[in-house]
Amino acid sequence: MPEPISPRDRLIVALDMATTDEAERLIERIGDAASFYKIGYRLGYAGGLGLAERLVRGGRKVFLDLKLHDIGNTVEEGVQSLAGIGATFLTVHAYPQTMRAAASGRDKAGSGLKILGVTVLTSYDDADAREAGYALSVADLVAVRAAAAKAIGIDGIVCSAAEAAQVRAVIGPDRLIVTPGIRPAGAEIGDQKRVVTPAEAMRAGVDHVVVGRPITGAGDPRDVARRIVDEMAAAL
Ligand SMILES: O=c1ccn([C@@H]2O[C@H](COP(=O)(O)O)[C@@H](O)[C@H]2O)c(=O)[nH]1
Repeated sequence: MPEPISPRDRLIVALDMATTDEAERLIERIGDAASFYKIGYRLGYAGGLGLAERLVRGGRKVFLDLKLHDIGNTVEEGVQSLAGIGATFLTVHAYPQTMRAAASGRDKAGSGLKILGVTVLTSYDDADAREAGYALSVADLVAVRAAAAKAIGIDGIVCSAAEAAQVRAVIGPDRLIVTPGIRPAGAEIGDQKRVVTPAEAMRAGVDHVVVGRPITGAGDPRDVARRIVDEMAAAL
């Protein structure tokens, strides 16, 4: 069975800001209310990989949400380059060829980096999947991709917490489920479509929740982070 995760370590704060200075100021304000930070496109392309190394050196955990997807050789070599940063998680799109290449890069690098397969973005609903050319519903597409991720040996899955129970049945207890699209009750949904509260995510068997704008846009980000952690603790 996997190690128990404390409610605080279950929260991953998305640092979707323009500069590393802004991100560092936010981390300072959040203080010990969170320990795990996600770096995606915006910050990743603006010095975020250097920040990731500094955060790891300072004892924080880092999720590199770079959603790699390319020919196998390029993905494998990209994963090998990223493995040295010391991050905990790295995302790739959950296409079999891409996941195989990422798993191979991880194994060749011999680091503790865990690869997460992004199944279907939480900003997609069934109509968006249809528009993109898929005949399956989002839930079925997530299940197909989760099964492929397990078969290939990927460490975890990114999906909406709305599919977490179904995904858990597919991937078993040892792989991770990480869910963006998390909104505390009453928070603005923005462009997310498959949205779940922190408490519901815990009840559905999610390992980590990713929360960006509800924390980064708050007047008191530390207080919002604390409330989310308390809500998850009460639901576990
Ligand atoms: O399916 C996915 C995969 C990744 N994300 C990322 O998570 C955060 C969510 O931010 P919010 O501000 O809480 O909406 C963001 O960085 C996305 O790139 C996702 O939302 N859905």
